[in-house]
Amino acid sequence: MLSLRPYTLVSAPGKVLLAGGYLVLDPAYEGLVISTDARFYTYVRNGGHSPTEGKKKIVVRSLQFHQGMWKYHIEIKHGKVLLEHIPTESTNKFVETCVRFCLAVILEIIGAEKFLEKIATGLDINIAGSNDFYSQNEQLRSRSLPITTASLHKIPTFCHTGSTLGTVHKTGLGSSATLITSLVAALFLHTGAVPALDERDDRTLVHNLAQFVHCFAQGKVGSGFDVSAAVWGSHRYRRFDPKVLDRVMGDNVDPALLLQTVSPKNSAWDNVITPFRLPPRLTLMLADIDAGSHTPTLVSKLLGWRKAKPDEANALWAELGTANTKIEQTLNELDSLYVADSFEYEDALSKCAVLQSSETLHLSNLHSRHRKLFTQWLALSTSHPSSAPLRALTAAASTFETIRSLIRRMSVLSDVPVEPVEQTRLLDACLAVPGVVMAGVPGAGGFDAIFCVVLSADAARGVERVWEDWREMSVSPLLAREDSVGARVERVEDVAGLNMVI
Ligand SMILES: Nc1ncnc2c1ncn2[C@@H]1O[C@H](COP(=O)(O)OP(=O)(O)O)[C@@H](O)[C@H]1O
Ligand SMILES: C[C@@](O)(CCOP(=O)(O)OP(=O)(O)O)CC(=O)O
Repeated sequence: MLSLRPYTLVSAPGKVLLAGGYLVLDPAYEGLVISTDARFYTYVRNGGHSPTEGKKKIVVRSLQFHQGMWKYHIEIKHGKVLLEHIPTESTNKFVETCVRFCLAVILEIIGAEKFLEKIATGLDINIAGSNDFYSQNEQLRSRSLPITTASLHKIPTFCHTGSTLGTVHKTGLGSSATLITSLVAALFLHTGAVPALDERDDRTLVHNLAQFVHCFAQGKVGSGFDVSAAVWGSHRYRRFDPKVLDRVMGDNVDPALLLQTVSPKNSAWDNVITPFRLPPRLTLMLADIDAGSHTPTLVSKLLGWRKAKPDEANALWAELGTANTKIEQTLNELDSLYVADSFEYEDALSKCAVLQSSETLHLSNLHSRHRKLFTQWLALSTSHPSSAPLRALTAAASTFETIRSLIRRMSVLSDVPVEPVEQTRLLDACLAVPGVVMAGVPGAGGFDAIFCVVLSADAARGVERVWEDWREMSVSPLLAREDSVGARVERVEDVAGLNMVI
């Protein structure tokens, strides 16, 4: 007899690339990616549709958007899943690609008889993303609320965006990667193609297929750190060799070959996931910058420069790679110091939380002679030579400043605004707030976003005040914090507000 789950709900987190932008495109280097509590939710239940000529219906809804409904007929013909788009007001390439390839692989895994049982009455799917994935500025304006975190707490979770997917303003947390990851996992679980997400192999299968679908729908292969974070949560990421996907990058790919390619047993997947999370009490804060940058343009210009000036670029890559490794090691050391002596750790953090980590001296031009002196933390650390947490915290702050100065050098040499001067001014103002460990541009940088890592609620409030008062660019806070857990199965009643959008 059929044992169908009443529903399946899977969430996947958004991402912030803390260190390793551009370098992570090259498998010789790594990136440090943090996952967030801003998550995408995919809810799948059996439909109540009566089949027409053996065709089953799949209906996908995104109730936060105008024109957010897509319908498909599916049937099995000659042992293969045929998916036919039923016209609605809009198309959704990412959803359609994902459903098509997922069902093809699921059929290969569970066989036709079980497949037909599982989709006997069709499938109803709902997709919902946390508010942070999309700019809420219009929503706040319509309620005459200022652009502050306090206002963001006043609007409903899973707010309607007031726009279509084509016109919505995204904040850069990686909506398509999280959408695809949660959709792949939810379809696999609902149909029983994987029993749960607890086993590494099952999760790896979801990861590999999500990477494929994401590359296919985007029409390009990025480093894949976003999908990787959506599946595995916060970690140090070394990319996979894109060649692994070459043989399946076609519309008419044979499902058996696709399954073989995305199988966890396929050793051609050489990506490396090393666990990482921010140490206790270090809190990630994010803001969206209204100006925005087009990541593919930044990437192609920067890689163009690397190709044209390999010696110059490779020397910088090596230096940045070393600094990126050092920041990870220092943060890991802090994590271990907490485990070894949480009292000493808390004491050191409380002392640093009321002091500035750095002070900026503007000697002349920001790029050429920008200096940081780690006066207050350094003085504290020097006067407490036996405090390992103080030393590590000071090292974390100074290492991140080294990373930033190398990124600014990258910007000047390549003429790509990875940390443009406008962002430098804003980041320095954030760092002037007591208790801020680091401030930077995530991922590809540009005018898209900034992040800060702070030590206390007071420091967070101080940073928020800088953002509120900033006039040079519009800085919109996000509510997201780190949630180091990757894709997970959820219960509807545990996700506040979700029942309004499913
Ligand atoms: N809430 C959603 N519901 C359905 N599809 C979505 C949703 N959010 C994003 N998408 C899909 O992802 C696409 C955006 O992908 P992309 O431009 O790569 O953005 P991002 O950088 O946020 O991943 C949309 O066009 C749509 O196909
Ligand atoms: C340049 C990169 O290494 C990092 C880009 O990181 P972002 O977080 O800026 O990405 P988008 O969501 O695509 O805007 C490209 C990559 O690794 O794919």
